[in-house]
Amino acid sequence: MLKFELLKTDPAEGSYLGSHARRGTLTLNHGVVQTPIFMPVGTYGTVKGVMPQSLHDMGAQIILGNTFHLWMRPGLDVMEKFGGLHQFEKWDKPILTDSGGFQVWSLGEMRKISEEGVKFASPVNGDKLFLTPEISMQIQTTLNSDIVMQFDECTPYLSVEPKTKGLVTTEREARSSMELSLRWAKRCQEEFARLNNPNALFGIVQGGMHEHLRDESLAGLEALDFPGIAVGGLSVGEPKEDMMRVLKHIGPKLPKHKPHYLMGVGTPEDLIAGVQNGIDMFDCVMPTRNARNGTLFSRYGDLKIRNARHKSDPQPLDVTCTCHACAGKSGVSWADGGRDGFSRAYLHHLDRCGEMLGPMLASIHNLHYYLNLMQEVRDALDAGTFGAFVNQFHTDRARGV
Ligand SMILES: CNc1nc2c(CCNCC3CCCCC3)c3nc(N)[nH]c(=O)c3cc2[nH]1
Ligand SMILES: [Zn+2]
Repeated sequence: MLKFELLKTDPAEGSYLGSHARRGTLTLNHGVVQTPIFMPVGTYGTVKGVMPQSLHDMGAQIILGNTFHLWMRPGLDVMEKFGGLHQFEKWDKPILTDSGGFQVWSLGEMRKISEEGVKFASPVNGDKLFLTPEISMQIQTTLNSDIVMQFDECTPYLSVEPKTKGLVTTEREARSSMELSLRWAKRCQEEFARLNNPNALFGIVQGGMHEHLRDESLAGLEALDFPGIAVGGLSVGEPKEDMMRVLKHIGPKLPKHKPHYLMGVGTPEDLIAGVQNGIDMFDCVMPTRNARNGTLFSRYGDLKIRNARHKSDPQPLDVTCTCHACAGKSGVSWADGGRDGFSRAYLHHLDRCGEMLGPMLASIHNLHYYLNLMQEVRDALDAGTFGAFVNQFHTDRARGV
């Protein structure tokens, strides 16, 4: 089941801001989600290094699960036994699962694509495996995720065909890939219905960096009337200006009364640009992945905790942050008078010693930063001050930490 209610569009819509920002609520089987929203990524049934309770505390409303990895390990027999992913990973709010197409694609060479599906060797034990639109639907039905993504082919930015390998994907290659994903979208919808899955199936717009192919992909998906639409095939190594060009073209054209999900994006600046172009939902591994390699986000810019300048700095990562790392149990930011969190010196020390608490606190902080950023976006849209918010966001981020 899915119900999307569009509460507000940005009053500046169509103005010089060209803002297509929207405020909405998404009602799913496991709960209600306020949009725009950032969705933390849980690859192996866990958001790496973060307890479910911490995710609740920082305001996570929906997280991602990974069809491909969970199918490999622990396998569908275990998932069946638990009645799905919610019971297995003890997450009682909504879950979105990707279809596995992108994950197989990321395996690179070890795969063979045909009309039927994708053949590849398991990265876990080398077994020969076959993933098809139907099998992807069966796996996601077993996982019982609230939002199921269609099995698609994420059109690469650089061609992987033997004769044109490494060159930018041609219009012809992008067209054939987009049309394959459209045929797979229909097969997913038919299998999803046959399985009587009570959740929501999203279609994924492809078309590479070609606006007219993006339009054709969207038209094809609209004809199938999915309850939600995602934009795929971006953040795949293309130059930022290409991503923005495609986003600005297709975002505002997505069906107004359905939720819009931009897959695998992105930096804080990308999220703001996405919201301005009509995107409601985002996922990205950056908050947790960057945390593990010591890059920390803050209102005033990014920070490399390994840098010697933090060696004896008593300040928190971000004085305005209310996460457990910066504001501790008090939850009151330093800017508001709290003095309870961990210092940059301590986090620098943990990083230098390779202590596991380092990436754990950094992950909590980075996820909280992304979730809080979207909370501030929702508040600004509710208040009708989104334009001013965006200006302040960019000014602050340029200040430096
Ligand atoms: C990082 N850039 C990017 N990601 C893309 C993704 C993956 C989005 N994230 C899913 C999570 C990844 C970690 C495990 C849990 C699921 C894409 N997925 C699909 N199906 N199609 C894309 O075109 C597609 C395109 C993408 N571009
Ligand atoms: Zn923090």
